[in-house]
Amino acid sequence: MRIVQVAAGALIDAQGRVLVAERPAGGTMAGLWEFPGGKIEAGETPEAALARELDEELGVTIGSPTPLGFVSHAYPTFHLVMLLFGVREWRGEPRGRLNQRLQWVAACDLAELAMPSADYPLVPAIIAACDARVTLPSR
Ligand SMILES: Nc1nc2c([nH]c(=O)n2[C@@H]2O[C@H](COP(=O)(O)OP(=O)(O)OP(=O)(O)O)[C@@H](O)[C@H]2O)c(=O)[nH]1
Ligand SMILES: [Mg+2]
Repeated sequence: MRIVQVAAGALIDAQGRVLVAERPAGGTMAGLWEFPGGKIEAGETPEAALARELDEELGVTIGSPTPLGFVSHAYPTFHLVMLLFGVREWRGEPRGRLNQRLQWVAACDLAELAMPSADYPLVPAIIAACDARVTLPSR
């Protein structure tokens, strides 16, 4: 079974909304709303992969990402291991650089979106992160 390792990011804005991107028509899982990100390359850290993918897909330069959770999910043709990071700081206005549609969604509405099936288990952690009033000090 092919194992695909992905780093993805939930951009969280000041209103506790999360950015999702539509997968393009014609490709795998077309029309579903996903967290921007992509495959981790050989020798690349998850954080570096995330920063590269969010630049390529959204045109933003991210600050330090926070781990939110992961999924290990069996799709029919591959096994996905996806690390999801919360991103609260970035430079640039996110835009769909690959012509993908973007939308900001209240965290509590995420589960109503049509998403890849691997993504749903991550929703509670995202809601918790969006609700969090406490910011941990950096060490
Ligand atoms: N970025 C991202 N990928 C996800 C999510 N959920 C999910 O199952 N995936 C899967 O993880 C893989 C992401 O890698 P990718 O972004 O490089 O994939 P892709 O299909 O766009 O590119 P590819 O044509 O190179 O396979 C895809 O197989 C995608 O279907 C998600 O929320 N965000
Ligand atoms: Mg991608």
